[in-house]
Amino acid sequence: FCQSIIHTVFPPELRFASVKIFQRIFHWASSYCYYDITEIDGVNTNELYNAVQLYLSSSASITGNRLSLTRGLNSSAITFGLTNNDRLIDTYNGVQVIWEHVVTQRQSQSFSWRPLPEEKRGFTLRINKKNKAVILDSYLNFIMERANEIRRLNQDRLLYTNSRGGSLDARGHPWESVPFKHPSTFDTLAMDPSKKVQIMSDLKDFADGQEFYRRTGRAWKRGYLLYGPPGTGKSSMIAAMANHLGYDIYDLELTEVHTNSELRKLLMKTSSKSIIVIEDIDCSINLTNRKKSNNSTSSAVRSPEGLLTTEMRGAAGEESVNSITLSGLLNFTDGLWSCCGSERIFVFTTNHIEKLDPALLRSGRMDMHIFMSYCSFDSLKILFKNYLEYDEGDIDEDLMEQLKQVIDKAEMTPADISELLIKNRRDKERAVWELLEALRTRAEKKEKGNVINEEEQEKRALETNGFEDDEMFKKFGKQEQREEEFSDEKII
Ligand SMILES: Nc1ncnc2c1ncn2[C@@H]1O[C@H](COP(=O)(O)OP(=O)(O)OP(=O)(O)O)[C@@H](O)[C@H]1O
Ligand SMILES: [Mg+2]
Repeated sequence: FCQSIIHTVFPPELRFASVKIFQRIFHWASSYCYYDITEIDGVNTNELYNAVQLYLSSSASITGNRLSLTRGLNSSAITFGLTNNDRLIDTYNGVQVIWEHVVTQRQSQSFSWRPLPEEKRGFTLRINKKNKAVILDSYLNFIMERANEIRRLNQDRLLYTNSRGGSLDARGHPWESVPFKHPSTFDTLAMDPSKKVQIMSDLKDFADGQEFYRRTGRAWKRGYLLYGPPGTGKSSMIAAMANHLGYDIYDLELTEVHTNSELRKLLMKTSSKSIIVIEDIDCSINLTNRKKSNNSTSSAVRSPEGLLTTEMRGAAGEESVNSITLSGLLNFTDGLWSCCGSERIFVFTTNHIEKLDPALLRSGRMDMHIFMSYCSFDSLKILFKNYLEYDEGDIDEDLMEQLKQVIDKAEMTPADISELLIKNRRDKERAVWELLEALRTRAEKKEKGNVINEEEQEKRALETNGFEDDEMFKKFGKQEQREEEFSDEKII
């Protein structure tokens, strides 16, 4: 109204100045002050916007009259939110504040480094001037804390992936996310119970250790290396960790990342209370190149820059060389940048720990090395409970004894045993008997394989007059045995 009066009364050259003066008078006379919290702050996503949205979605469900309801793809929860340009009253410490969700169309851009969303979204907080000091600091901190809590309590964890490489989406995120629904828990995980207790208490110490990490001057992060043959539960363990702690997972696909700085950017965009995973780390990085560069570099540990180069074969079969270096990866896990957030867990998995560089394995980077072994007798009992709902004592003692005798010799993975049990889960007795049969056959094959290997080694030793390195024979024998194992697994 005032603006239209100004337009008619004042000549064009005075209009701008008069609008400014009127605005000042209005703000001075008004008993309220206003704060805008925009979704995108310059080029980055505004964390406070997300927190306010989450916080209001919990109170909006109770008090709002007109709400927008959303349910994400695959999500189990319905989220309440303010509709466009709608308001909500919130009370904090007896003080009333008003939130408004403001959505406006963005003017079309002639040129931009990256596309921005078509809508400009933001929240406006209106508070009484006299409550300004009381409310601002503590209320906004309270909102941030509440939002974190809601996120943690919310059963839907998020699984992030960097399938676009390091490039950003319209909202400035390099990560894409989906709800994380893996049902694996420490209860369902088949492994040595004492190891399980050790890992769980380590995780608990970590999660409760804010004061400890602050006092000792250590970054609040921890690294776990999970290693062992395929199908022994490494990925299941990561899911169990995330479910146990209520953390999100960032699954980092190293082959999609091209440079160290891209890697750093990805790290900067991860949130606190999260698990950053690199699966099959030995496969993500070409270790053969390391040897080449090794020759040209005097010390591997002192000057690791350029030691590792990741090679990626393009769809056309061309080779494009990625420039992620071991140094980049080491800094990712333990450099200054790794501390840009807090309460973060790094988990690397591999089938071949011997292929990894010792610098990567040292404490501070990988604090705990967890060997995921073939199925043991204790693990088998957990699988029986999971798949057949058998408790201890439900299976005949004699049968259990026979299983116990053969399980370690058979070297079968929990994944293989699970498959057998799933197949026969409607006929539980048959499931156990078939498993015993399979374990026996497998143990026999292993034993035979070992005898053949030993005979072969002796024969070769005679042929080479014992000059050849014993280790070479062991390796050779083992390799053949591995190949046999794989072909065997396919048959099962
Ligand atoms: N220790 C285990 N406890 C319970 N289930 C397991 C375990 N190990 C394997 N499984 C079952 O086998 C399947 C494959 O396991 P998982 O993907 O965790 O193996 P992995 O060690 O990550 O294998 P890879 O090295 O090939 O990635 C899972 O779906 C899970 O059901
Ligand atoms: Mg896996």
